[in-house]
Amino acid sequence: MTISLHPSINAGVTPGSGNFAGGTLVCHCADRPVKVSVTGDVAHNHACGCTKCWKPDGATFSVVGVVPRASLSVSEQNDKLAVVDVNAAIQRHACKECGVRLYGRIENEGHPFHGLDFIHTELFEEDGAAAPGFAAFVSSIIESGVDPAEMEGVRARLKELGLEPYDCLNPPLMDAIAAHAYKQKHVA
Ligand SMILES: N[C@@H](CCC(=O)N[C@@H](CSCO)C(=O)NCC(=O)O)C(=O)O
Ligand SMILES: [Zn+2]
Ligand SMILES: [Zn+2]
Repeated sequence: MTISLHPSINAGVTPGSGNFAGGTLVCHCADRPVKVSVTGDVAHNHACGCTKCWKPDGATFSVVGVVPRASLSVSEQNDKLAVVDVNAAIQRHACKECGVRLYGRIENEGHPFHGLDFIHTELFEEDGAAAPGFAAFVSSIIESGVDPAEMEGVRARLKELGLEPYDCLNPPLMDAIAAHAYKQKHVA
């Protein structure tokens, strides 16, 4: 299997420290990089194969997790950020110069994940953030041009890495979405 999944997992998944207290996400600009401060560990970190999540050059998957939106603030160069797609559920704030997406925010209060911001842990200056624990939207990598014939190898490698592959989110997150939908329909 020659496909690069993501540079941070290609050679194996590095476990988190278990007590990561947060840190600074930094874009790829050599000059005046955008910096985003996060005051706690990431949750539900995962490899995501969807076409919407930001991936470093050559990677097939992004690595993305969530933090409470109250724990995230832009500390430097906020003026360099712009929303990639204002119509997307997750509004991804990207550096206009290097293209790195620093965080994705959900503004729709009715969305099941409202209140959480999506971040890419590889952008932390510090080591120790919780490691990815599963792979989501795996079939979606075909939408980015991966040959369907490669999928067996991709799924096998993800399993070998301990990242159970799903073609949507993992069961706990799918259950949370369904419970949210039930409440919206049945709870006054
Ligand atoms: N096949 C599509 C799937 C895109 C998709 O639904 N992505 C999810 C997960 S992103 C983080 O795990 C999602 O919630 N998207 C909402 C959004 O991006 O605004 C594709 O690949 O494009
Ligand atoms: Zn940048
Ligand atoms: Zn995604």
